[in-house]
Amino acid sequence: MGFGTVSRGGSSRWPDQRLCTVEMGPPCHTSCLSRRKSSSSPKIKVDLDSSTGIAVMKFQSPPVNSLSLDFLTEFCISLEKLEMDRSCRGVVVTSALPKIFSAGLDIMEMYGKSPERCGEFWKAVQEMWLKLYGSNMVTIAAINGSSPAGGCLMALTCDYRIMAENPRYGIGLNETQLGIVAPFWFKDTMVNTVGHRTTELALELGLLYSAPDALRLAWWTSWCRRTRC
Ligand SMILES: CCCCCCCCCCCC/C=C/CC(=O)SCCNC(=O)CCNC(=O)[C@H](O)C(C)(C)COP(=O)(O)OP(=O)(O)OC[C@H]1O[C@@H](n2cnc3c(N)ncnc32)[C@H](O)[C@@H]1OP(=O)(O)O
Repeated sequence: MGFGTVSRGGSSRWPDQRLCTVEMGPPCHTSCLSRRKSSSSPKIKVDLDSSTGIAVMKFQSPPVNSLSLDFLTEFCISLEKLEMDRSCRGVVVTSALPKIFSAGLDIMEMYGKSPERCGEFWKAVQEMWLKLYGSNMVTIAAINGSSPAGGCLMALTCDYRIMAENPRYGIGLNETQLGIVAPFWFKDTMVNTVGHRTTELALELGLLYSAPDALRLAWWTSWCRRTRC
């Protein structure tokens, strides 16, 4: 499947290159509650605070938030709903599971499935990328756990990234280590963030980075010391 032109931003909801302050804690006051809209699908929970215009999308698909067809479909529907809500200006994607942001594409979707199912799955992966990359909202990945391969793609597709520091958490396009080649648009998304040379090295070796190493290579907008964002 080819790609059309992707518009990125371009609406008044997009603050050009400004850093975002993201309130990720519980509501500060009970009066805030009335301005919160929540929705939950089996694999993704969304909380939108209309007073700030910030939505938090939490992945809750144990054991590892793998990107299955169901997960990707729910993700696209949730993002579309937020996109249509004019009170929503930004969305934070993060994980409700301990230690894992997302394990990437669901391996079981790529094994022993019919060509039709494979096509549907691959289209959903591309759809996720197109919707996230082309979003008019400010998109932020709060990476509170490991994020290999497709999980890393999702984070790289956001406008900003914040990662929790924990030596056990790694992020990167490590497909080479798995004996597969990262699709060219995975690679391009990484090039956009960290440049050609770093991407070349990272993909050749299938590297997974810790938060401080990734920060050094300009992956991040920010990082935090708390293990849970
Ligand atoms: C064929 C379809 C498409 C056709 C056209 C396209 C053709 C091109 C295809 C090429 C695709 C190229 C792109 C690939 C991008 C990807 O994302 S590939 C997936 C890469 N991800 C991984 O390899 C992650 C592997 N997992 C881990 O490293 C670890 O599990 C973890 C660090 C995420 C977590 O570690 P830990 O906490 O120790 O948990 P585990 O015990 O390892 O795992 C728990 C549980 O989860 C299962 N699991 C892990 N990862 C995945 C996954 N990606 N998909 C599905 N399931 C996963 C793991 O098996 C365990 O299950 P059990 O408890 O044993 O049942």
